[in-house]
Amino acid sequence: MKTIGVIGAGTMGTGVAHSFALQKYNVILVDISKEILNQAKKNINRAMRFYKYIEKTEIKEPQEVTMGRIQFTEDYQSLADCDLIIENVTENWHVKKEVYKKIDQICKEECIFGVNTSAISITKVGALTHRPDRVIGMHFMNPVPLKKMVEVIKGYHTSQETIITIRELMGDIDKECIVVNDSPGFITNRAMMIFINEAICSLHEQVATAEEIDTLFKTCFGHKMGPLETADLIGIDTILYSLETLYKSYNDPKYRPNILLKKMVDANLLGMKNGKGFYNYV
Ligand SMILES: NC(=O)c1ccc[n+]([C@@H]2O[C@H](COP(=O)([O-])OP(=O)(O)OC[C@H]3O[C@@H](n4cnc5c(N)ncnc54)[C@H](O)[C@@H]3O)[C@@H](O)[C@H]2O)c1
Repeated sequence: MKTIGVIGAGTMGTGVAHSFALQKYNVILVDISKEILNQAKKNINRAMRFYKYIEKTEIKEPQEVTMGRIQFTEDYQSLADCDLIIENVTENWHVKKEVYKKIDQICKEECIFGVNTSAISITKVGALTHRPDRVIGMHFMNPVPLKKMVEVIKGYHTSQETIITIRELMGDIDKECIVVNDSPGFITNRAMMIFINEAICSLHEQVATAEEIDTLFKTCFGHKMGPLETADLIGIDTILYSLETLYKSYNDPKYRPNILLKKMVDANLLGMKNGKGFYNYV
């Protein structure tokens, strides 16, 4: 594989593009507007400087060379010759659905579609395409350049050949993967979304402050980040959409999103990505 198409240039798409470019892959990064793509370019540049500074990733070439491997575009047609597409658009079924219908027409037959989602069924995404055997879940962790593990999800029709290709590719960009069967939220988010939601319920009921809740998780359980800090890192909107998907998928009230979460999304308090969530970042 030489050229990877990455759709969605938000929190995850920029991290995925960054990780592949570091390992000398050409990347075509697609989003819906020039403004978003310009911001994405700034974010990747800043992240490269920062990760180099904290020496978590080894950068063996001038940054402009790495950046030069990423093409920023609004044009889906430029994905036609890609061998793999990793889709990272908003966690919304209607948005994702339109993207898959489009790329299924544009991309060559052998192209694999990697679905980066928090909770949506990979089998359901595969059913939108004429290539369900080449549709696979690639649940990257945030921040992508720093997190080694990728939760890879086998949809009902995902072929063994696709799994082997993705395993090899992940090894090539210095990532490890664990392959799990398809189930909404997979392993990680099926459990994590519940404890984040319960932490938000506790905050909403004024059982404790955000700082106290997070400190308890860090000191008692050894978590690097508390649930509310994690929610801010992921994006408050992504947490809400994931819980809504889990709630619908399992028909189980244990996934019902807390009202405070909805209110925060209505108030555009989305966490780190726009400067304010449970904490302030400006
Ligand atoms: N944030 C996390 O920690 C995290 C972790 C793992 C997986 N995910 C999943 O990854 C996906 C992306 O999440 P994110 O946090 O990067 O979201 P985000 O909101 O930061 O970015 C989403 C991007 O998709 C773009 N987009 C929307 N519609 C599009 C379209 N039709 N074509 C091209 N681009 C489009 C938006 O403009 C935006 O830039 C979601 O499905 C999410 O559940 C997120």
